[in-house]
Amino acid sequence: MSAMRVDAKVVMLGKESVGKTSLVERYVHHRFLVGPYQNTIGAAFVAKPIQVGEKVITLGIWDTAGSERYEAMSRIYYRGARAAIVCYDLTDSSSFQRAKFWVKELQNCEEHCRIYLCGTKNDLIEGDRSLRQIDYHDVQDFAEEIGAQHFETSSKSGNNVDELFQKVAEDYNSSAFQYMTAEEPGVDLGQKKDSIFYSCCHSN
Ligand SMILES: Nc1nc2c(ncn2[C@@H]2O[C@H](COP(=O)(O)OP(=O)(O)OP(=O)(O)O)[C@@H](O)[C@H]2O)c(=O)[nH]1
Repeated sequence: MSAMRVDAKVVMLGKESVGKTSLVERYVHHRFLVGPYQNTIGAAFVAKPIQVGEKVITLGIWDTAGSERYEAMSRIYYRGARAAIVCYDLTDSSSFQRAKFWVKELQNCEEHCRIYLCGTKNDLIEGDRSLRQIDYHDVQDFAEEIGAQHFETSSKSGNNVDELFQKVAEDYNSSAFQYMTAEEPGVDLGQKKDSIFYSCCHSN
């Protein structure tokens, strides 16, 4: 059994119910789970290898719980992250305020962490434009101000989900982004090379 090495730690952050788990599910398992919403408790982890040019980059993705009850725990999960996907629900303006909170945290505590702003549930907007509560251009301006990338996605349709994670991996691979200090080696998971390890905690 060969070891799987995680090249880049990626953390999913955002208010509860914005769709963090659904994004990871769509990207890793190509599915959208229907049924009653189950909130994440603590965090869940998945390792996902991605082809970038000639290389394979393995992202170690931490899906954190959005509930403010778990805020202190989420801070543990973003430590040492190379990328943070900060999610907000396009139909919920308060979720964007929460996204700004996480951006501030990351700017203060994780200067090497790249930020990806992700507006979720785009399918709902496509179905009814009046549901949009967060203007695309306002977020784009904010993204430029903080040096972040900006995506709008739908885990239901799959729209832009692969593109988001691909961009994270490509940025990691780019010379400006890829550095691994001696103190921060990649993590050997002791898993089969093509295997995925997902520890998931949900409650009803
Ligand atoms: N229509 C639509 N619904 C979505 C989408 N993504 C997530 N949802 C729904 O939004 C609810 C919350 O999704 P989750 O992925 O569990 O949200 P979360 O951010 O992981 O929530 P926490 O674990 O509480 O932090 C679920 O009912 C999902 O089905 C999407 O792209 N489109």
